[in-house]
Amino acid sequence: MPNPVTATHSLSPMLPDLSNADLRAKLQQRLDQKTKPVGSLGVLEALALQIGLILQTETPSLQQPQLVVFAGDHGLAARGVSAYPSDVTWQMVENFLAGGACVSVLARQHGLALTVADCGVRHDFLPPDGPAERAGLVVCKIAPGTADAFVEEAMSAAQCAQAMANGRALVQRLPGNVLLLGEMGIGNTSAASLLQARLTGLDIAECTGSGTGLDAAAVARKAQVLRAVLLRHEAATTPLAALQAFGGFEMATMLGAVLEAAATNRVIVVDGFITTAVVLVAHRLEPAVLQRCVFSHRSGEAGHAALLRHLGVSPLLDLGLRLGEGSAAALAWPLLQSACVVLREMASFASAGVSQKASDTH
Ligand SMILES: Cc1cc2ncn([C@H]3O[C@H](COP(=O)(O)O)[C@@H](O)[C@H]3O)c2cc1C
Ligand SMILES: O=C(O)c1cccnc1
Repeated sequence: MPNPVTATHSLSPMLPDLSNADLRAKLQQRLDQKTKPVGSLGVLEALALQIGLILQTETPSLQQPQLVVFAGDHGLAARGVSAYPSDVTWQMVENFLAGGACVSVLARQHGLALTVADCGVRHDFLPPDGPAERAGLVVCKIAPGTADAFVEEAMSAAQCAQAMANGRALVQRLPGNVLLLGEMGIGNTSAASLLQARLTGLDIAECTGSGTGLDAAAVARKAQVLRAVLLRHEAATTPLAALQAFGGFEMATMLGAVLEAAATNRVIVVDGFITTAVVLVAHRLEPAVLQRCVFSHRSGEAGHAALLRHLGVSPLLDLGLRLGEGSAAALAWPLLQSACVVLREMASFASAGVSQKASDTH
């Protein structure tokens, strides 16, 4: 029988490389002809160029941005690796749906469509005696929480494959050309740290942070637990085996969503530590995924800076945030819009009749 994980996703990369030299040169020329000193918009220019390449146009326009909060519970949370109980996951999902969470208010502020995906929360959001559906909620639950990675694989190969397929199907149904990533799952900084350590080779102590607010002694205990989990799953060395051993259903579903968004040339806005760990897995499967990713911020969570360095990417913001949910992706959103508006709407030296740099006219 084929392994369901490898069966749903070819191990040979399929995603086309975006480095279209012709379009890149055209975009650069367009930026250089805007009425400003060459390069004076700094990172915004690099961002405009990247979005132009992703959307394959000199005049990119971001349409119907979709922020998806992938939610799931973690068996490992029972090992005291988080400062909060697992129940906070479902309670926060209710908070997202009620519009009161940080990501809810930021999404509202910026006009981002917000969807919460129940990928494996230990709670029934659609009980049999209640409504059949709820606005803003997609139920694609694999199981009520993963297994405890301390003793067994967090998920089976079949569960991992199903979650990835769910993520792909979810994105296929979403309109627009931008996907902003968010997540909710008590214990998921542990899963992200484990993936980082296993896939980058960094020591787990350097990948482990305070998550929801553990003190120094508790972070040291968390790192000890995670070290034991790594040992328990010594053989899980491939990206998908590691995801299966350590990941959450929200992370496997997000992985499918990222691969689908990349395959359909959408701009992917990455949030913090957990979403970056998922992108690390995606990058191992499809290196060209990275060209479609905009990294919104450097999280205060220990490990994130090293993870971004490992991927060779620079985030837009560094505000000391360590929340997740997609909050930083939402905060970075206006910068993406500004990058596009500069490309589309700013006058050129020629159109505005502004004199070029003296040396360029001789
Ligand atoms: C009230 C509350 C709201 C949150 N929103 C996001 N997270 C964040 O914290 C969790 C990860 O941290 P750890 O691994 O330490 O459990 C994730 O669910 C993440 O999105 C929250 C956490 C709490 C407590
Ligand atoms: O950076 C993140 O995504 C993060 C950090 C701490 C807790 N939850 C999420």
